[in-house]
Amino acid sequence: MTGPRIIDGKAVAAEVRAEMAKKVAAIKSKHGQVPGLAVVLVGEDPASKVYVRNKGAQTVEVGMNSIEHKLSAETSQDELLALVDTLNKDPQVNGILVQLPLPKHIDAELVLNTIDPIKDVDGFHPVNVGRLWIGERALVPCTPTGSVILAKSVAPNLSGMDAVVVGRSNIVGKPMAALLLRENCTVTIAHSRTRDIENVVKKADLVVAAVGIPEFVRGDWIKPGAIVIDVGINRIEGPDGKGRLVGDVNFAEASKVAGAITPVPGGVGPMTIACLLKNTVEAFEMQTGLSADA
Ligand SMILES: NC(=O)C1=CN([C@@H]2O[C@H](COP(=O)(O)OP(=O)(O)OC[C@H]3O[C@@H](n4cnc5c(N)ncnc54)[C@H](OP(=O)(O)O)[C@@H]3O)[C@@H](O)[C@H]2O)C=CC1
Ligand SMILES: Nc1nc(=O)c2c([nH]1)NC[C@@H]1CN(c3ccc(C(=O)N[C@@H](CCC(=O)O)C(=O)O)cc3)C=[N+]21
Ligand SMILES: [Mg+2]
Repeated sequence: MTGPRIIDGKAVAAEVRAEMAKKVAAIKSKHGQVPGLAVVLVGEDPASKVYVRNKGAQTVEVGMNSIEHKLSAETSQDELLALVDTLNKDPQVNGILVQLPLPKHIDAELVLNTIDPIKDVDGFHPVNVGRLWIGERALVPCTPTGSVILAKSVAPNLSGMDAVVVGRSNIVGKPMAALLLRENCTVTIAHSRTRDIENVVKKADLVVAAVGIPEFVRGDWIKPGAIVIDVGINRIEGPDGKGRLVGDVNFAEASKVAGAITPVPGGVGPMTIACLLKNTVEAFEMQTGLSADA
């Protein structure tokens, strides 16, 4: 018997970035402009700092402008809203990402709703959420977009599959369900109130885990041969006392049963950043009417 296919998110993400680098170069030579991405970080969350650093480095690597705003944890809501407003008006800024979570004294929903939808490269603004669900051109959340690309890298046609998304957050679970519906899957969304969740998951040809609990999905919940996309990023302490990253799926167990599975790290995470760059190029094209081809 052959083992499961380990889906290499790092490699697929590198392909997406290479494609973006080509597009950005073409835009630059044709139009003399490059897309710009602004990332706003409030506070000192160490994990957020790592992501923001990675985003900035990869933005520059594909030839785009990276604008980083690092604000103290004491920044007021009004100051943050004023910054978003400035970025909304800045023609050099095509994409705006405000890193979550925000400090408790700031109303995250209000901040996200203040980002101009055409610059909302996270796809979190209600206008983009609505457009996604009704099938209009939208900026679509990066993690679900990356997850679909990874699933299609092993099964190009997802049509008719039973898909189960575990988790119903606005940033992962719900947009994931919308994208899988668009791929013609039969979609079930499971969450903390779902009864008999293991048997719900067991029916799935495609499982997406976005729960936030380390190794929550067990091997015996997986239908043999299923595709498993693990969105979870959990830092836990290993037996050696060192920090280690695990997903929301028990990889050791599930990889014995699945047909294909994403690892953590090296699965969905790198795709999230690659899709952010893709959205920034798309936002630039929508805002300027310019493109790589014309
Ligand atoms: N790879 C990447 O790029 C990204 C990774 N992540 C990771 O993905 C994971 C999910 O993130 P996010 O969506 O923001 O998390 P949230 O905490 O916002 O949502 C978690 C969801 O899981 C559900 N849930 C919690 N406990 C259970 C349970 N016991 N049984 C079934 N469902 C449960 C919750 O249900 P209910 O609604 O009922 O409370 C909720 O819908 C995290 O590990 C996060 O770090 C997130 C973003 C990007
Ligand atoms: N407005 C906003 N948009 C986001 O998209 C957003 C956010 N806020 N807040 C936090 C989450 C989390 N997130 C990740 C991005 C990259 C990796 C990533 O690159 N992971 C690598 C390595 C991670 C590591 O080594 O620490 C991997 O899984 O291989 C992970 C997680 C984006 N998020
Ligand atoms: Mg959350």
